[in-house]
Amino acid sequence: MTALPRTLSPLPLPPEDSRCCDGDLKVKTATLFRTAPLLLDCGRPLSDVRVAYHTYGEAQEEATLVLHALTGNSAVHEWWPDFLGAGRPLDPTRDFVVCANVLGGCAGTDGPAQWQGTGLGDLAISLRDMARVGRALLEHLGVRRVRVIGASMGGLLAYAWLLECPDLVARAVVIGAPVRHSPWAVGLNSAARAAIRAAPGGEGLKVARQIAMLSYRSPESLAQTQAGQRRPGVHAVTSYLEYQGEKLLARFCERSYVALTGAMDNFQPGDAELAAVRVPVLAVGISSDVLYPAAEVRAATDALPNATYWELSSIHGHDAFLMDAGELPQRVDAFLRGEAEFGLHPSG
Ligand SMILES: CC(=O)SCCNC(=O)CCNC(=O)[C@H](O)C(C)(C)COP(=O)(O)OP(=O)(O)OC[C@H]1O[C@@H](n2cnc3c(N)ncnc32)[C@H](O)[C@@H]1OP(=O)(O)O
Ligand SMILES: N[C@@H](CCO)C(=O)O
Repeated sequence: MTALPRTLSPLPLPPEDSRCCDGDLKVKTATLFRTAPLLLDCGRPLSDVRVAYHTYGEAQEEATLVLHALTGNSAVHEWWPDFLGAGRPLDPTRDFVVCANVLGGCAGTDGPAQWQGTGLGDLAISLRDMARVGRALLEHLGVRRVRVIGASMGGLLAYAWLLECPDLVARAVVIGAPVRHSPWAVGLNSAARAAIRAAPGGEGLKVARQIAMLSYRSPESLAQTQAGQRRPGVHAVTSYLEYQGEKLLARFCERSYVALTGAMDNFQPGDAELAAVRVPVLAVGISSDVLYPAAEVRAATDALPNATYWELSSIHGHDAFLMDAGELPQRVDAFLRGEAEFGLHPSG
């Protein structure tokens, strides 16, 4: 695959060993809800919830909370190096940065793999449940106020935080996510879950990832990166999708996939709840996103009283926030710092 173009180098790269400065990049765990259970939106109680998380920087009462995407994890230093490090929006020399694997995930926090055989079965969880777990983690860490930043599922989760814990959130950055899951996005997830149900044990998850990958790229991106063949007689994009399916199967759990996509699909806040959110929000659309089209992301400025919009221009689709971030780190940094002028897109 050809290297992705970076139209703008975000910031001068600091020396490798200063990118994360607490010197401890190991995952930590906490067991929460020991004395009183978490009451899930589905009505079931959940006790002794184990949560895996990373922190970067010195502990402070004010933190930046990073909310990861569907198949992400708490190791921000592994998947968002453009955003984490000295001089970047998540700067451990200045900020206390926290990221936890979500409830229902499979990267250290309790999820369907732990609930199997316990009588809890395949619990239905919601994004608001995830926010409640996050609140308990912040209490555990002594954090009283957060700036939240999330992309994709993490962006939907940021909206859930604004609805569930508005008292804790000072400002929020939502990248490549709408205020509620659209029929189009629910449809894609429904097809993915149908594949898992039709072929449990691995093959279905691979097909689910192939479907999802098409929504994370764009026609122009695939034309640029996947034209022709890598193996004789096989379209490059076909082997690319097959490989991406294999890669996900090696690191993800099909039950978590079902649980988390269900939580995304059921996130359907009403207009009145959204209109009551007073916290400043930066909503970032991605020009070529076919999963959550930029216009849908921009609709946050109509739904919320204090939202601002900026658009990342990239041909690489939804995953551009990971692969082709361009100026996004600087824009996010300015917004998180509360700078009045953070350089709005002309359409913003
Ligand atoms: C805010 C958040 O929470 S984000 C959470 C972060 N998410 C994650 O960390 C998990 C999700 N990760 C991802 O989605 C991906 O890793 C991304 C988006 C970051 C990048 O995707 P990648 O798979 O690394 O890149 P890309 O799509 O360019 O594919 C490259 C791989 O496909 C292979 N490939 C490329 N073309 C082909 C082809 N035609 N046939 C077969 N293989 C191919 C490459 O050799 C490369 O293989 P490698 O991964 O073994 O090096
Ligand atoms: N590609 C990222 C974002 C998808 O929402 C992931 O797999 O988590």
